Formats: sequence, C-alpha cells, structure tokens
Amino acid sequence: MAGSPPPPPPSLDAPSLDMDVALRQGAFDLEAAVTAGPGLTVLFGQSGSGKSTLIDLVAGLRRPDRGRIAVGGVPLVDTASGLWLPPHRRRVGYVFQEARLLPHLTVRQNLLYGRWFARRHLTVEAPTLDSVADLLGIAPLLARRPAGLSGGEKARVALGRALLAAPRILLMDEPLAALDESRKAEILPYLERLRDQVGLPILYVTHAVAEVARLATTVVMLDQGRVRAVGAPSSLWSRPDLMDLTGGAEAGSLLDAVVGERTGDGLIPLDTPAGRILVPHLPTELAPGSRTRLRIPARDVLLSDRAPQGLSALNILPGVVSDVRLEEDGSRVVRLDCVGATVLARVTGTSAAALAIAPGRPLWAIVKAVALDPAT
Ligand SMILES: Nc1ncnc2c1ncn2[C@@H]1O[C@H](COP(=O)(O)OP(=O)(O)OP(=O)(O)O)[C@@H](O)[C@H]1O
Repeated sequence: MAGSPPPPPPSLDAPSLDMDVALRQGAFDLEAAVTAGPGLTVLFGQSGSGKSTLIDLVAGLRRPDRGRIAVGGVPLVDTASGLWLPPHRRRVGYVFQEARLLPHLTVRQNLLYGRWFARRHLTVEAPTLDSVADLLGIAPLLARRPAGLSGGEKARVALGRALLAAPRILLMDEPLAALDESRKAEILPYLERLRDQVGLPILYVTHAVAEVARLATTVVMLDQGRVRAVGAPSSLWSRPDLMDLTGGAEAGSLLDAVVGERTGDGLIPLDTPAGRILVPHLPTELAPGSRTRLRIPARDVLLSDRAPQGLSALNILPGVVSDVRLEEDGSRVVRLDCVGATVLARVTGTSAAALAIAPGRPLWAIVKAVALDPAT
C-alpha cells in the first residue's frame, strides 16, 4: 500500500549523480548509464539485475572495468584517466538494510562518529546534530544505547549518522527490508522528509512497489545489468512492455493524487488524473492539499460493461481498454485508459470473454481498494 508526496523542486546547485559504467563479475555483465538529481531515485529490478552492484560502484566498494562516476560534477571514478577515489574520500552516505550501529556508544556518539570522519568537509551548511535529530525525530533517544531501541528507531539513527557525515549523495540498499510492516510505516514519513528537505540525490534500492509508490521521484528499471526504462512511477507502471518487471502478483497502477477535505460522511477524496477516489483513511501526515500517490492493485479492480447502477457511486472510473495481457495463471491483466491515467484490472478468462474485453472497448473500473502505505 502506498501514498506518496510531491516530487521535490529541483535545486540548481544541488549535487547530482552522473554515472556510465561497465563491469563484468562472473557471468554477470553490467553496462549502465544512470543519472540521479535531487529527490529519490529508485533502482528497481529483479533479483540479480545489478541494483546493489550499481550502488557499490558509487560507494567505491566495487570498481568498474570502465566508465565514469561523478557527483555534483566532481569525478569519483574515471577509468580513462585512472582516477579512483577510495570510499572514505567520496562523501557518500551509505545506509544498509541493518542499521550497523556501534553497540557500546550512545545514540549521540553513534551520530557524531560519522561526523568525526567527515570533519574536513564540514562547512557552515553541513547539518548540525540538532537539525538532524529534529528531522528524524530522534532527539529523545540521544542518551540511549542501540540495544534499547526498536528496529525503526535504529533505522532512523542510521539515517542520521549518514547525514551528519555531510554526504553529497545518499545510497540506501533496501533500508526497510529488515523491518516489519508497522516499523516500515513509521519510517516512511522520515524518508519523505529527507527526500524533500535535504536536497541530496538519494539512490534507493527496493523490490517493494509500496516503497516506489510512496517515495520515488524517479525510477530506474534494471534488467539483467541494463537500464530498461527510466521515468516517473505512474508512467512506468502503466506501460505494457514493462509488465514483466512491474507486474506479477503485485500488478497494479500508480496514480498521482491530491488530498481533498474530508467529506460529511467521513471519506477523504483523492483527486487523480483518472477521477476522484474516496478513501476512508489516510496516513496522518497527509493533510488536505498534500500530493500523494495511490497504488491500486489490479486484483482490487472490477470491470463492468455499463455504468454501474444500484451501487453507491464511489470510485467508478470510466475508461477504454488499451491492452490485454494473458498471465501464466490464465487471468488477464487489462489496461484501461481513464482520461489522464491508466488503471490496471485483473480478471478471469471467463470474465474477459463475458465482457468481450478487447482494445477499444469502453468499460467502467470499480476500484475496491487503494493502498496508501505499507501498513494499511
Ligand atoms: N563478487 C561477485 N562475483 C561474481 N558475481 C557476482 C558478485 N557479486 C554479485 N555477483 C552477481 O552479479 C549479479 C548482480 O548482483 P546484484 O547484487 O547487483 O543484484 P541485485 O539486483 O542487487 O539483486 P538482489 O535484488 O537479489 O539484491 C548477480 O548475478 C550476482 O550473482
């Protein structure tokens, strides 16, 4: 489930990542050009597609056979000239799946540990311990030791430690994968704040569509060591040619939306390019006027060949079929163009035949459920 806020405004003097690399490791062959500006760029792809390898190349944990990597115009690697900066000179903040805090130090000491290594780079603009503690809501934890923290608290301290080292880019390799659903929901708003307020490029590896929906400014789709597509989540998740990567059991559409005022009957309207969708609740941080992103699982969309009657007029979106895909289990994933957006629906073969589903057919999508964060 996932809601997501606005893509951050680009900032002209903010650093950005620019890499074009090739690497062969065992039978795996990577050849990829990736750029990432301010905001959060998700590296998305199947297991073994090269996501962690790309992150490690930026961090300096692996060396490319050839290519160039620069952050904010400063080259970190350039095989043509033999340049290779070691990891500790790259000003890269790396957040791992597990927090990796030092157990004998307090939270404050853990936070300042990263800063000590970065002391040569600290300028007046570098974040202070207080500002980072406020941003991540960890001020009340400063005197505690890691053993007494929850998984979500440890994850926030690990983010804080990375930020305090004054990085010019943040790398996150499945930072939520080790957390349960409610801890994930706790961390997501902090990741959004990082994305929107810190002005750094964030390169973020995940397999979770919910995290893409909620966090991604841009998605880079990797497939067997190659960049297959780059773009906004809502456009990539509506492309039939990418369904082998975006589909599967989790097939669904991602719609940009603006939160409206709660109605008299307690529902909250979300205005999407496909029409208005009413939901019973939202994550508390999404106030009226916020931008968000809905995930509508294909299995939660019914199709009708006439405007539904006798149903409450909720969440019914008219559209036209633009694509039908046969899935391995015999079901069909139907792509419905609804004015300005695409909604996917999964139907059985029997329903597809009964509704004569084919490109060009006008149909109505009835949305049973939308997802706004991983815990709902
Ligand atoms: N040291 C290594 N030597 C040989 N092959 C390696 C090495 N490290 C990784 N690989 C291979 O490189 C490919 C890409 O690995 P990578 O870890 O980047 O994938 P990934 O997309 O991050 O996968 P996952 O989602 O499972 O973490 C895989 O086929 C992997 O087996």
